Order: sequence, then structure tokens, then C-alpha cells
Amino acid sequence: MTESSSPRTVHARLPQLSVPHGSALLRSLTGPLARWLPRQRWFAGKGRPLSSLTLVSATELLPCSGAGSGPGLLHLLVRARHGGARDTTPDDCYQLLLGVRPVLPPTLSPALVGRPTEGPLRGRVVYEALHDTRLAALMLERLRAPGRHGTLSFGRAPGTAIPAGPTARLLTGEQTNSSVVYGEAHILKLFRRVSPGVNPDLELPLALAEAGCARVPAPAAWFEASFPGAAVLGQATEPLTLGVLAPYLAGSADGWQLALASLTQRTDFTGAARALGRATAEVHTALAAALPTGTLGRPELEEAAAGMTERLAEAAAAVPALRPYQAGLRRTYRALAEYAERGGECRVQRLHGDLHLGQVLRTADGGWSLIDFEGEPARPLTDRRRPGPPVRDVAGMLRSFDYAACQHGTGGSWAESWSRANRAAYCRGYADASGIDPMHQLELVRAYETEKAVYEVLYEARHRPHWLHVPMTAIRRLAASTPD
Ligand SMILES: Nc1ncnc2c1ncn2[C@@H]1O[C@H](COP(=O)(O)OP(=O)(O)O)[C@@H](O)[C@H]1O
Ligand SMILES: O=P(O)(O)O[C@H]1O[C@H](CO)[C@@H](O[C@H]2O[C@H](CO)[C@@H](O)[C@H](O)[C@H]2O)[C@H](O)[C@H]1O
Repeated sequence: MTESSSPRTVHARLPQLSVPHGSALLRSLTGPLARWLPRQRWFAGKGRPLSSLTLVSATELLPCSGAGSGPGLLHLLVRARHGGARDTTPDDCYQLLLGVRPVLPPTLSPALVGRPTEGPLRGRVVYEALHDTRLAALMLERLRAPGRHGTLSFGRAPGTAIPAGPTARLLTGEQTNSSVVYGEAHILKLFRRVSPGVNPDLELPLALAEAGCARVPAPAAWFEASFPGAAVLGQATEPLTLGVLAPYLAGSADGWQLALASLTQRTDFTGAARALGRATAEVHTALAAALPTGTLGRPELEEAAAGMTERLAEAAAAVPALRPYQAGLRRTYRALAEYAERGGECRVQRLHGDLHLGQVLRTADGGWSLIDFEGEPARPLTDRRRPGPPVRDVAGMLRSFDYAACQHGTGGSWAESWSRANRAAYCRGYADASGIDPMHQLELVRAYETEKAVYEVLYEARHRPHWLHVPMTAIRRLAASTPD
């Protein structure tokens, strides 16, 4: 089993458009979208020139060419291709939900996408629909009433109540996707970069709900696109998950904010960290019981170590600051291969895949819930859906304690001992609930923590260069931690 990410082959066959005159529509939108898309936080192709946009599907959820002043609602899947002929990176497919009006009210001006100058939308204003409470409310109505609209189909979990007519509030924090809260009762997450296949952020919470695991909000409704008989991004027929509606945990606080508050106020966090370790282990146990598991033996672990080394080289090619530490980091990967040579094995199962303090919510009753099971957004969906070692999630959370201590800026020995104490408490909690102490799997923990820190270096260099020093601090520690 390998965790590496190989580029997908891209086929040009496009599915049938559900709006007539799709190419005219694209002519209307290409200019505005080509300017607007690269500026979005969730746009994955930053720094690479956009060479073409193609329409994968277009569905009018409300008529866009009516004479009235009410908004139209247009759902689009758009394929973005980058660079010139020699760019072998796979295309990306983005989900856009666009409002269309003759005139944009001033309150919606931050949502402006553009003003098409040709094609069927000429003279109209196109904007991000989820900013418009009327259109956000319409999406909830669609989710309440399962059924098909063009290529889109809306599904609902049996026996769940979704109240009608709540007020909609778009979340404005830094996100990989876009989320709307409805009346503090439900939250809709609209995935931005989508791929054929069920998104683990629907698949895993549904499996956990079915298994009776209450640590994860159970999906109440979802929607997807399907193109029977057609290929999208080179993969045929599998539906693409587009959005999930789940109960909103009102009054909860995320682990990152709580950790920073503990650092500021110099209060103990180890009780919370230990409970979080237990919650993680409970979710792992439920996932292992509900979905396929396996074991990595010597060849697979050696392959995993080789994949990590390869990704390190790729990251070092992109971020020069990593280069002086490459040799030291490679030693932690070699130690993993040596562990395999000595007969060491590793269980694999479905995982969270991108676990950190921002992905856990302390609810009003004091318990921890885990959210956002999408996995690392940069990995292809097929990789993210593959079973992996549970220690990967543990390593992600260990990195997060380190991140909070380092980013908080209190610096010095207090923050360092805060991180050490909470990392140990988290592992103790994990061992309490699973019987497996991550601290007794040092080769695995070090290798996966290094792998995560390398990922973070790349992530910060791309998205938040002023945070690059945070994972670099860990890189220096990890590079020095494994003797020759
Ligand atoms: N079920 C929920 N209850 C309360 N808040 C939530 C819930 N799901 C998500 N959130 C809030 O929305 C934010 C973004 O959600 P997340 O699933 O992490 O989206 P993304 O994949 O875009 O990062 C979270 O950090 C959290 O604050
Ligand atoms: O939450 P996302 O799925 O968008 O995950 C991505 O962004 C995260 C930052 O928002 C990033 O997490 C890194 O920063 C966190 C603090 O902001 C820290 O708690 C994490 O430990 C650190 O990895 C995550 O890596 C990225 O995939």
C-alpha cells in the first residue's frame, strides 16, 4: 500500500450540460471567473498561470434570465487547467454557486464576482450566492426536499428534522471550503475543489453515525453531481459530493482557540488534552469496526518511507529553507524502514486524515467532537480515502500542540513545557481508550510527525508565509532527533 500521490490522467470528454447553450454561458463567465477565481482562498492553483476554464456542468436552480428584480441561482462545476503544454499537473474542478441579478444591492458588494460583457448574462451582475440570505435559504429548501435538479441530486438522512425558514449566516473565517449556518441548528459545507467519488467528509461521518459513534455530527442531508456514462477529470460515473448539512454544535469552541486561551492565561490544559486523546481513540475504534482495515508489513512500510522521502525532496525543491535539514529528516524516514526490517508492522484503517486543534470542538456539555473528515486538501481524493496508520492522526494533533505553543508567541520555556505536557497527556488519553500508547511507537510517531511538519512547511509557504517559522521550528527539532 502506498500513500504517494500520482497525477491523474485527464480526459477531455465532458458530460452533457444541463443548461442549454452551455458554451454561450461560459463565454459570458470566462472573463469574470478568470479574474476572480485565482483570488479565492480555496483556489488550489496559486502561483500557476490559469490557461483555460471549461464548464463541466451548469444547473439553473432559479432562472437567471428573468425580467424581474429577484435573484437567479446558477450552480456550476468548472474545470481549471494550468500552465502550458508541458504542465503535467492534473486539472482541478471547482464548485461555484452564483447569484445573478440586474443590480447588486450595496450589502452584497463584497460578494461581487463580475459583470459579464457578452453572452446570455451580459448586463447582469454575478456574485457569490451564499452571501445572499435568500439564495442560501433556497439551498436549505433543496436539501429539505430530496430529488434531482439536472445533474444535481439532493439526499437526506431518514428520520432527521431540518426546520424550515431559519436565518442563514455565512461563516467568514479562513476556510478551505465555504460554510453557512442556518438558525444555529445546522451547518452546510459547500466543497470548493471537488473530485469524482464520495468525499470522506460525508462517507466517514455517515459510517460513524450508523455505528452509533456520537463524537462526530451526523450528516442530515447532502447533495452531489452525477454524470452517468461520462468522464469528469478522467474518472467515469462516480458521483461527486458537493455539500453536506450537519447539526451545528452551538455554543462550542474550537480546540485551537481554547489552546491559545490556555497559553495566554497560563492555565492547565492537560485534562482537556487527555480527554481529546480519548475522543480520538474512540473515533478510531469506531472507524476500524465500520470500515476496511489492514496491516502494513515490511514492503509497504519501506514503500511508505520511500514516499515520505520523495515528498520531502519535492517540498525542499519548492521551499529552500528546508534544504539544510533534509539529511536529518531523511534519518527519521530511514528509522521507519529499519523498524520494518526488524519485523515491525503497522495497522491501517480509515482516518480523519488532517487532525489538528482547529478540527475539534469542545461542546457545551464539555465533551470533544471531531469535524472535517476531508483529509489533507492537497492530496488526491483516492489517497485520502485509503486506509492509513492511526498514528498519522495522532502525529497531526501532536504537531498542533507544538503549533499553538510556537505561534502564540509567549515563547520561552513555559510554552515549550505547555506543549510537552499536552502532547504527553493526549497520548495518555489515547492509550486509556485504545490500549495503544503512541509513545511506545516512536519510529512511527517520529516519521509521521516529520511527514506532517514537511506538509505544513509547504502549506505555510503557499498560504501563510508569515507562519513558515512555526513548522520550521519543528523541522529543526525533528532533524536533530534521530541519531545515525
Ligand atoms: N458541526 C459544527 N458545529 C459548529 N461549528 C462547526 C461545525 N462544523 C464546522 N464548524 C465551524 O466551521 C469551521 C469550518 O469548518 P470545517 O469543516 O473545518 O471547514 P473547512 O474544510 O472549510 O476548513 C470550523 O472551524 C468550525 O468553527
Ligand atoms: O483546516 P483545513 O482542512 O483547512 O487544514 C489546512 O489548514 C490548516 C490551517 O488552517 C493547517 O493546519 C496548520 O495550522 C493550524 C493552526 O492554524 C494548526 O493547528 C495545525 O496543526 C497546522 O497543521 C492544515 O495543516 C491544513 O491542511
